[in-house]
Amino acid sequence: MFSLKSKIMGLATALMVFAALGSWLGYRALSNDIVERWGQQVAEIQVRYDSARLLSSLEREIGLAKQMASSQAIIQWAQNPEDPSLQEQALEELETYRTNLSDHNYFLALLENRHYYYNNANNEFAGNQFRYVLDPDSADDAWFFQLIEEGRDFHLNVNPDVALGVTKLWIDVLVRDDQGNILGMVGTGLNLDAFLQDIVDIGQDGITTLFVDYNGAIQLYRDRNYIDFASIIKPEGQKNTVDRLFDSPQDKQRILGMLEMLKKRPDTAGAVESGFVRINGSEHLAGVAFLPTIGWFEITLLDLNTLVPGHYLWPLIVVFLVTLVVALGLFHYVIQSRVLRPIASLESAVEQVREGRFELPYLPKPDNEVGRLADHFEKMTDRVRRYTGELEATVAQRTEQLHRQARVDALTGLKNRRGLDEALLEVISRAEREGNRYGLIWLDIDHFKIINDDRGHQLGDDVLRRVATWLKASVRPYDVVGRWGGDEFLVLLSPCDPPTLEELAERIRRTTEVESKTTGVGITLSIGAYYGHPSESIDHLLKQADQALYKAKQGGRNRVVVSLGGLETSDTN
Ligand SMILES: Nc1nc2c(ncn2[C@@H]2O[C@H](COP(=O)(O)OP(=O)(O)OP(=O)(O)O)[C@@H](O)[C@H]2O)c(=O)[nH]1
Repeated sequence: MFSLKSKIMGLATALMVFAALGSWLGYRALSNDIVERWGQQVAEIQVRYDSARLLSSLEREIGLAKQMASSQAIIQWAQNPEDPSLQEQALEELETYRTNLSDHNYFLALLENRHYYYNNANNEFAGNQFRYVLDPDSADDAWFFQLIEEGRDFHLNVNPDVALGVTKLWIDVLVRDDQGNILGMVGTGLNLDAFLQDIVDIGQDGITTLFVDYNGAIQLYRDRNYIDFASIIKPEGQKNTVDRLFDSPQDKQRILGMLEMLKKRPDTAGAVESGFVRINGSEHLAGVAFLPTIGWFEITLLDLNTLVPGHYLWPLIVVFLVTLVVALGLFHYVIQSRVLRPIASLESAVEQVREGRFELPYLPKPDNEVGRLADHFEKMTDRVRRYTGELEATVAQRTEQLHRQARVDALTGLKNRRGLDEALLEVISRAEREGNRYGLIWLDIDHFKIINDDRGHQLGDDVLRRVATWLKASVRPYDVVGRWGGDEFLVLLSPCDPPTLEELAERIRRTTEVESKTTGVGITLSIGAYYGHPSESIDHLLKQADQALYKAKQGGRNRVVVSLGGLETSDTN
């Protein structure tokens, strides 16, 4: 069984943990909401920022590439590739562009003879810009034929140039004549490493930027292994699409869904979609924007574990634990001092009262139900203690009364027969102890029956009461006087000697005779007295006195017969 204290503390802890759990869940829901709103805004800002950076880097290059494509010198040469003067003019113009392009390189591919021209920042191929002939059967050259086939006027392509030994972000622009017929392709390549460093390796912890093409194939990403090089020539399904980054199929679907949605929306320029995704087990917020100028998507991934690390919660947890401990401590203190300790004191007080000990120890009385209960109990105990005391006193009084009544003759107030028996035992044992002798006087009213019969029972009672009074008056204070029954009385004299015994018996007889005459009812007494030995039994003693009385009656009444144990004296009136 658990104590009240452990139950209360257990319940309090459970309630606090329950409340804390509720608060925690509420906090989590709220903080997730805040993080989501905040993250969406950050993602949108980041997407716009990154897009702007990319576009600002590219726009000038794209503009120059488009100018090259519309250059009359180049168009004319593309129409007549074999014309050396047109070639000279065109290459001259291309060289002018090379100095203006940021990576100082260009390429020109002519459709008619599939000749590919190139010069780089080092002017390595000056006078020797013709590099090779594009081969429709070569995988390395497939990009050219694919773009021509698709007729896409502008295209960005991340592609290694095996022949030149470089990997670049290529800006490809179709060269067309006035009728729109495709004549070739011109463009420039940007150093991918420098570009990646500038745009996607921004070194912001927890923020990853990547660019994917119209089909979701990764084009710019800090991890080169994910970049879908030469994406243009790969069939669908073999491309390194962005969904490869995400853990769950749902996230993959969602991101691809976002791309589709942004493509369809008429206001896609500047629109941003965002949502939570998991990458390598950690939660990210992804923001996606479409860049119509280049036909790519920009995706920003915010790593929430890095941006909002778990240890941010530690102070909160510490505050919670400290609050919990302090709250439990306070609760324990209050419950202990205001409920449990008073109850424990009350319990031991109740136990004490149950055992009949009414003197209560100090009972703490807090200002609450327990305090009032202790107060009531204290008052109740006090009342019970008083009542019990009064009851005990009454019982003792009554017992004493009964005790006395059992030994006192109701009519005369003298000892009755039981009282006389006790007195006899006491006298005998004292005599034995002290070696004293004692005397026993047995007396009987002469012809008492006649008084009763002639003058009434009431008067008989009066006579009995008067005899009692005279007897008391005749003996010493320490002598015992009792009514044996009817009209017979006993007097015990201890210590005693024969002359005293005789003298007292005679005094009794005479007093009664003389005094009774003054009452109008004269009476006489017959008295037998016996001088007892310490070793004699009560029966023997009474028998001896009775015999002496009998002799006094026989002797004519109104006389005293004293037996000294063998010797006998008689006294007449
Ligand atoms: N009024 C009254 N009478 C009592 C009481 N107790 C006994 N008696 C009467 O006392 C009388 C005692 O008579 P006995 O002792 O037998 O004879 P007696 O008349 O005294 O004659 P002797 O003893 O032979 O002198 C009886 O009539 C009893 O009824 C009592 O308490 N009150």
